[in-house]
Amino acid sequence: MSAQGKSIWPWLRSSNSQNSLQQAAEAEARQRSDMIDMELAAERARLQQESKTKILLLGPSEAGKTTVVKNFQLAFTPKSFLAQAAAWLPVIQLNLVHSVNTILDALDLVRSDSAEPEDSEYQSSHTIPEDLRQLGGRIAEKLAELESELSGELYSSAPPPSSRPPSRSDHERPRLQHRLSMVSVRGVTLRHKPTEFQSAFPSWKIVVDRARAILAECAPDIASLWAHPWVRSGLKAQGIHPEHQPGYFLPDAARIASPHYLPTPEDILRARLTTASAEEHSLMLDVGMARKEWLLCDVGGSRSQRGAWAQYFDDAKLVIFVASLTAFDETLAEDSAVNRLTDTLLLWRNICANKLLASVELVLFLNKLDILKAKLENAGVAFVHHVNSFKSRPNDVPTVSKYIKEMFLAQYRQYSSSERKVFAHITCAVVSRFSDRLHLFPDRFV
Ligand SMILES: Nc1nc2c(ncn2[C@@H]2O[C@H](COP(=O)(O)OP(=O)(O)OP(=O)(O)O)[C@@H](O)[C@H]2O)c(=O)[nH]1
Ligand SMILES: [Mg+2]
Repeated sequence: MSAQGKSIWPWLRSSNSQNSLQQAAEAEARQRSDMIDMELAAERARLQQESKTKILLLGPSEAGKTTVVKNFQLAFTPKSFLAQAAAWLPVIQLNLVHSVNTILDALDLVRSDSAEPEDSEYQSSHTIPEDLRQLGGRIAEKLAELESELSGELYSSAPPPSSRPPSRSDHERPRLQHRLSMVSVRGVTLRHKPTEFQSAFPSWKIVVDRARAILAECAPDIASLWAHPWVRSGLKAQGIHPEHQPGYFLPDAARIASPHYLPTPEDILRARLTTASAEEHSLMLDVGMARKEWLLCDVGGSRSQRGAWAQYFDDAKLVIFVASLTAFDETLAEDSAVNRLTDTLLLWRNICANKLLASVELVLFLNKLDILKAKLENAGVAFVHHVNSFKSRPNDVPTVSKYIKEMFLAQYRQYSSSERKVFAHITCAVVSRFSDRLHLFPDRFV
């Protein structure tokens, strides 16, 4: 400031110094206040972190991990869960079309009259009834195209469309098995998460409406196909049970094709969509007076995806390992030489033995109780034919499920990397409401 300025405006000088004092005081106050805010934010984050529980869902493909997550969402955040119902429509349409195409393939219903007799024992000794041949002729092409279109929309590397080779000899069996679990084919990646379908692909509505129209045309034939005694016995003779497969909507064709159909909660739980990469879901739980947050980390269970699991182990407090009670007479989609129960037990053993998870508590869901019941009681499957050590025990649901549970617990006792409890439960993820079942978890998590 100039000398002139000093003499002419002395009051200004003093006012300036007061101002700067005031400014300094204000700055200090602001700094203090910022500090307090930061401390409060840190405290809030700490408290939030403490009330946040990261839960990993592990287990082989198709065991029901994603279904368990959906079940939790339905129980704890029903509004947002149901708001996404329409997004599951193309998945359910694809599941249905896939089941129909699997039957057409398995029974060779689109074999032309001029085709050579089949070389497999089954096909050569069975003449296709004329009504079924005509039915196959009416729907096969349309549904093959539709399957390819829907899977092309949902998966970025889609499984091959429903191709129909002229014969179904024994060496083609693995291919058929593979088709049966098409939606968990190795290497398939989803184009979008279900919740993003609507916004992510502009053709969504066109595709869904087109699928609806084709299904409406085919629904009566689909119903006749599934009700046909020749089809039922033909599938049984080949050991194919679509009703035990994921994404089973065969009895629901007319309902799914209807113009105003919106998937119900039960449909969403039953819909099958492979988890292509790990997904995290936040769930707020109101338990008594407390509010807790669960971060559910759902991974893909196919062999090719398991190598990536370890990166999600950090900060995990709990593992929910989901295994299927019905794996004992199934083989892997990735390798038809490997029994699924053997594979699951090995995977469980590795998780129990894993040192990175030594401080993590374990919950084991032995899932698909309803299918176990259907296999043992309706399909007459003998557990001992697949697990010799079962010997002459009764082939009923309580005995078999208890035996399977014991097989898992034995692995845990022998291989667990630390002393900890394991909470093992028999579940049916498509019907149970897990909100009623929080007692399945160790106390400190709920
Ligand atoms: N009937 C029946 N079906 C079930 C049950 N649990 C799951 N499913 C069905 O089994 C299929 C596979 O379930 P998912 O939850 O997708 O399996 P996942 O373990 O997530 O499989 P990946 O994502 O491949 O690792 C779906 O169609 C489910 O509806 C059950 O308890 N009973
Ligand atoms: Mg999944």
